Amino acid sequence: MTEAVRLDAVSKVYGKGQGAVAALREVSVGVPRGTFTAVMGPSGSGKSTFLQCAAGLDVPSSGAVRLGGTDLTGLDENALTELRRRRIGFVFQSFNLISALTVTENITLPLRLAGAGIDRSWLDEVVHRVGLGGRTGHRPAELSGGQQQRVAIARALVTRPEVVFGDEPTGALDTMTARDVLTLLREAVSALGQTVVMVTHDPVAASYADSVLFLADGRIVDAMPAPTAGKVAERMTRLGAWK
Ligand SMILES: Nc1ncnc2c1ncn2[C@@H]1O[C@H](COP(=O)(O)OP(=O)(O)OP(=O)(O)O)[C@@H](O)[C@H]1O
Repeated sequence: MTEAVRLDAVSKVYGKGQGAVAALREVSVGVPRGTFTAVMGPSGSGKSTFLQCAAGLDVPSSGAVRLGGTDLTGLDENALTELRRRRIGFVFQSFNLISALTVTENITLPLRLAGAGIDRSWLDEVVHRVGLGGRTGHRPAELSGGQQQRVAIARALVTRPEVVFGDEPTGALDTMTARDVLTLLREAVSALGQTVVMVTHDPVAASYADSVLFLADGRIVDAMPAPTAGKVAERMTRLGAWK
């Protein structure tokens, strides 16, 4: 199976000298294409740093990140911006929609920023899949939190990115709405072959993934295929996440 994204001996140190913090320590891992991976670990274990480095939003102190066949090491900021626009999708906890734009305008924004044409039938499919068919002219303030996150997911899918990265995408949603959003991400993987990597604190959210990577103190300490919420919660307890 080919890998959508690969990290080799990636380390990230914030600060210098006495105050330096090693947020990632020689992390090596590959994410197979068309899979759903959850990233978990105690607070401060390096999850956000992992996501930022894997997504080209932050530059590792050492080691290499590859997206498909592209080595991100040495790409300048313009090249990284271009790569993120065209080849990566993002879903954040806070939705990050533009309030002045309609649903359709928000969804198609990455295409317009990248100067890419809009494939109407794909846009229609994405809008239909996320269940926003009747809402395309609305603005974010006229939508519920769950609907806003659906717009963000559609925006992430519309460029057919190689990977969609999620940073606590259900963190701001109630339990039922979170389940709908997780089901949607699951379907993007199962039905569309999308690759998804999601940081979460929630064992139930992680149970929607094909596998879970556990980080502790900047290292990957375990990987769990076919996770259940119970098994994930137990592993997190053993990592000392919920003392
Ligand atoms: N910009 C920064 N400057 C200095 N230290 C940082 C910076 N970003 C993160 N860190 C440190 O790096 C370590 C890992 O942080 P990171 O945010 O990746 O952890 P996390 O697992 O996502 O935590 P949480 O679950 O609390 O969000 C922590 O010790 C954190 O304090």
